[in-house]
Amino acid sequence: MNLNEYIRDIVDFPKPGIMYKDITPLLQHPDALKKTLAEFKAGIGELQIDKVVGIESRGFIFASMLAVELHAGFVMVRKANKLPYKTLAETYSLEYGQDQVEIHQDAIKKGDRVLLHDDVLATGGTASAALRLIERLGGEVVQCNFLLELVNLEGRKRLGEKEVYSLLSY
Ligand SMILES: O=P(O)(O)OC[C@H]1O[C@H](OP(=O)(O)OP(=O)(O)O)[C@H](O)[C@@H]1O
Ligand SMILES: Nc1ncnc2[nH]cnc12
Repeated sequence: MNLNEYIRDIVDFPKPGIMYKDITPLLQHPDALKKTLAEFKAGIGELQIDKVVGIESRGFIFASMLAVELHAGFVMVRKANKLPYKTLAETYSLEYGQDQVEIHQDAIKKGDRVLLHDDVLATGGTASAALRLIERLGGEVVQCNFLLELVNLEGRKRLGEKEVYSLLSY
């Protein structure tokens, strides 16, 4: 099974000039879902993980599945003003705009080993903002994984020396 076949290109969404990678066909297909999860697990291997951090909103999908598989906690990084408790915030630029993400102050303990997950790595703005939030709380990000990476946008450069594992590259 080739997971590429379950990613749909949408031209000019959400703005002219953007080729949007739609993951919903993959999510609708049980065998593709199962293979995606298995490939993430293979990439994680024997890494010990305390928390899986997922980025709103598409990042929540596989991050929560992985947390169950890894017997780790699941933590949400959300867009501004969505989290109810005390938060830390970071601003970032997106392929199609600017935004702010937040995390609860008690979501990561000092020394926690963290897997950071999102569906797409594009410019890396979102993931690098999430990485800064985790590190400000004293977490150690041991891997950043993504369903797909838009290689020409060079997002992995913004993640420094962190291990980056993407299942699909475009
Ligand atoms: O690498 P970057 O350039 O920062 O782009 C990647 C981010 O963009 C998309 O999120 P979006 O803001 O579209 O939100 P959604 O998941 O709620 O659809 C995607 O899910 C990543 O979070
Ligand atoms: N081209 C794209 N397709 C889907 N999600 C994205 N997030 C940032 N850029 C994206």
